[in-house]
Amino acid sequence: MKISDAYLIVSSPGRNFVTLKIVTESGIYGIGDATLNGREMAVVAYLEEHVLPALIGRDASRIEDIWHYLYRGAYWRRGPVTMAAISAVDLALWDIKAKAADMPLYQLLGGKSRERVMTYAHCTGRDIEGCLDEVERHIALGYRAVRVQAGVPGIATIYGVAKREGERYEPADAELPAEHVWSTEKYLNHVPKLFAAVRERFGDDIHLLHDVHHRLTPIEAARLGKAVEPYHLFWLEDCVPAENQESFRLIRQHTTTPLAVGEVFNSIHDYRELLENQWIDYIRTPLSHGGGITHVRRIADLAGLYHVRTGFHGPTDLSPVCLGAAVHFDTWVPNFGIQEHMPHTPETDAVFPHDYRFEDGHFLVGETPGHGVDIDEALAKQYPYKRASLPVNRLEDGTLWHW
Ligand SMILES: O=C(O)[C@H](O)[C@@H](O)[C@H](O)[C@H](O)CO
Ligand SMILES: [Mg+2]
Repeated sequence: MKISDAYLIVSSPGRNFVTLKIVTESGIYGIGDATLNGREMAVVAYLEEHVLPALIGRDASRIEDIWHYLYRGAYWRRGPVTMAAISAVDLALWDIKAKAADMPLYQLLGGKSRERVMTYAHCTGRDIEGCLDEVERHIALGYRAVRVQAGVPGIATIYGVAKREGERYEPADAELPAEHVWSTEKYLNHVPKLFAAVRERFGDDIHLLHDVHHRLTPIEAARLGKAVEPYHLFWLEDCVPAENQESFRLIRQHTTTPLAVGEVFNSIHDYRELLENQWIDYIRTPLSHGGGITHVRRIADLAGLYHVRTGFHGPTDLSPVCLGAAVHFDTWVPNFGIQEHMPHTPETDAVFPHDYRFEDGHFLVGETPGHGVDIDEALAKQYPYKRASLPVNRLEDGTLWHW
């Protein structure tokens, strides 16, 4: 099964996506997601200049060998751009292998470990009341788990909260980075009130999640984890920047609130101390950033040794290709926890026909051979790329802070 062609489709049906198509001499093709939000064209250059020409003529069935060729062979290992490029190739090759075997991808991975995949939705409000309304709406849609984020009095724009009620939240919202202002003190005083209100109105059964988006120091994260313990969160996500894995030792000493980390990680090495010391509870790296199925399943296996489960990143800036492959992975992986779900726009869904289904708060995997997601190339061409950037964040005195 020699690779005869490999090319990218860059399209912006509401937001930018980079999609890789690998075609084999047999006519079977595979699709991979190469989207790195706000840095899309860096991955395009990496793939077009350094990867795609080297794929032509290779045997598409040698997924493992091609992975190491791209990882070890580059000499410059790891990093989000390199790993997003490798991920796209890997996802496309697994798609090809499953199509050639005439099997849905989850079968090739080892078959079903569960019937359906629990998801969590984003509930955001300008204030606590607005957020509670969103929780009510999502419970009515069938969700068993919701991530709650609300505006904080005294902070004008806050991460994860849509600019206007009822609108979608979009991180890459300007051509050049917008500037936000952040106050840790105001935030820390407010968040426990939000969770108290949610539990009081909706009771104990709904799973509650929260994303701190890397904004605290370890001791502040420890304080927040303790403060929300009475509301028994499913997880507290990215409570500190995680380059220094050792930070989690301190947080863990102080709180039983479960911790999720890793949407910006791209390698098993980013996790090693966190897992071996049992400092975290959920891994977040998506298939399209963590080296594809070949590498992320190694991370999931290592995590499993320490009772750590998966909770893959699933915002709208990962394409339906990544989400579709994730639904197969989630259906198979023994230590599954939850899958993030931010619904794509109808324009995006039309560009990427797919067979995964959402029902009653869960994803159901499809039976189409491969990962079950395709791209309508003619339609994709109607949505040209537009530069879009994630914001930056400053403290009230102007210091550039973590976003
Ligand atoms: O947990 C999440 O879903 C994330 O934090 C996203 O909202 C990211 O900010 C976004 O994917 C950046 O591109
Ligand atoms: Mg996050």
